[in-house]
Amino acid sequence: MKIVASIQEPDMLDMAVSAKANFIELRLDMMEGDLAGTVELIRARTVLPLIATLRSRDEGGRFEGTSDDWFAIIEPLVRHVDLVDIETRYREHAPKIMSHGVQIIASLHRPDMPTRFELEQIALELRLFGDIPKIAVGLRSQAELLDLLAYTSEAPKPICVSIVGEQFRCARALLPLFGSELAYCHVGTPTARGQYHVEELKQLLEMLR
Ligand SMILES: O=C1C[C@@](O)(C(=O)O)C[C@@H](O)[C@@H]1O
Repeated sequence: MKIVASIQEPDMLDMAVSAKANFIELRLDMMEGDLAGTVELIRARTVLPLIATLRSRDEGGRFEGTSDDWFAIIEPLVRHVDLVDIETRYREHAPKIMSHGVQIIASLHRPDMPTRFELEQIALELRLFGDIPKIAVGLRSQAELLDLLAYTSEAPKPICVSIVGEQFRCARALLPLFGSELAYCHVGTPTARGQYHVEELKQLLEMLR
């Protein structure tokens, strides 16, 4: 299991490194300016694996361009990162991105809790174009939380399962214990509601294990 420090400003890199995150996610949809140049500079400052994420507005981010716009932003910086997060809507570009030798996190975010069958179908679809499927869902009851934990425990690995929103944020500490490969955290400014700080999650996992 890897703890990912999700950052939206290059200045947060040092805090991510000192918090001893395993991976660093660069939320490119929250950054300004020459993104390829920024990512190249970040690459030169850390050996930690870097995840490039350009999150669409529909799935909780700020990017509003077309699929081709997405590729035009990502392609010039792929050589500086280790993994690229690709939403289903951008899947057409996955083979070209993968040809650069990076791993693909194939992601889907939705505000509700799918059925077990739907979760299995979503994961199968994500595995068609990515190395690690990532499914983030919205929970509305303890029963749905238990269903998500059971699904995560029984799903083929690797898989990343997370939640959307503040409700049932304890799931962020439990899902890694049930087999989720990546746990997304912040190092001062959350990139999504409900995130724990890297150090908080480390302490929680230490106590819960
Ligand atoms: O998909 C995810 C998970 C996330 O949305 C979260 O809820 O922690 C944070 C995003 O930066 C990341 O790409």
